Amino acid sequence: MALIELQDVRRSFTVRARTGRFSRVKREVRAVDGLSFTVEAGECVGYIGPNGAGKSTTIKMLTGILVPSSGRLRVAGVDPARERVALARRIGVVFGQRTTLWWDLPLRDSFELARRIYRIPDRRYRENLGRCVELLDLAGLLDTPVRQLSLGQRMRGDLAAALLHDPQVLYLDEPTIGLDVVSKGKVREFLREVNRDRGTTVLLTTHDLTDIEQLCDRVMVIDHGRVVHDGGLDGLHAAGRSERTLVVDLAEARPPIEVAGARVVKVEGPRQWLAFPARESAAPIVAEVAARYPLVDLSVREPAIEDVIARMYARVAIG
Ligand SMILES: Nc1ncnc2c1ncn2[C@@H]1O[C@H](COP(=O)(O)OP(=O)(O)OP(=O)(O)O)[C@@H](O)[C@H]1O
Repeated sequence: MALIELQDVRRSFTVRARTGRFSRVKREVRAVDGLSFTVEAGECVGYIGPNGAGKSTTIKMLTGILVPSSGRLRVAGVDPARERVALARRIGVVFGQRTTLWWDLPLRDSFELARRIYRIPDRRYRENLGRCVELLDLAGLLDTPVRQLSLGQRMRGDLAAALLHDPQVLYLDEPTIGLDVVSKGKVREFLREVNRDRGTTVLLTTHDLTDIEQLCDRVMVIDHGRVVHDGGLDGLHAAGRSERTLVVDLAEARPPIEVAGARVVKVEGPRQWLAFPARESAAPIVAEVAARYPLVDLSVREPAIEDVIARMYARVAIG
């Protein structure tokens, strides 16, 4: 069953640009320009694209904040802009940059407020709260005012608040932004549980490719308000021929090292950067480097989403 459906959805804005000291011209910006896609129940879909691509405009239309200029849009069978109350019961929203929690109140009170707003039956509320508190490690934080929580703790609180009413669809906008590695891991683990075990449909906007890799089987890339890729992450890597980077700290500075399957793209003193295809395993390259050169440290870096998309375009342009 399709939980999110868009058919030729468009949304334009009229902006006034200054052309001289006293003159202005009206210009139409097509933020979303003919989007059509469906997301089936239980999917976890990455929704990515460069700045200004139209991601936020899409999410705002899906949450009923913005009305489309034209086209058809349904979320869990509901027209978002017309049936906002019905929609609110079916969706949960988490913005990494903003909190929906009450700043001066203990975390517990924000949850209690959600219980009343969504009229969550007592038993379901207790069960859902218990599960979120356990999985998100919130037990020791329930009586802490939200303003005293760290970013990672606050994000875990926001996730719990968004899920207490058992929404069918969860929108996540940069849920791991600014978090340290441990907090990112906890958030991702929780989201995996929510998607796989509870069957909650997830639409995830992020600039962190690892979020997508660890959570999504499908990724949609949008640019200039249109879908330019819809498929697996492998397909995206292949389309962009994207590369990961092995950063090696050698015991001493030396000329570029030679390793099968990778090429040195940068050298700085004893540190060298080796690029290799993102789809290949790093293990044989790491093994060969370790066997042939004295090493101090090494790490693997994922390609940035922007790089993957840029390479995808370069390939399309070349043909
Ligand atoms: N309220 C508005 N008035 C005028 N133009 C707008 C408005 N909202 C968005 N736009 C324009 O629509 C286009 C798409 O913006 P949108 O915020 O949806 O992009 P985005 O993909 O979310 O970008 P980012 O990654 O930077 O958040 C941009 O050109 C933006 O300037």
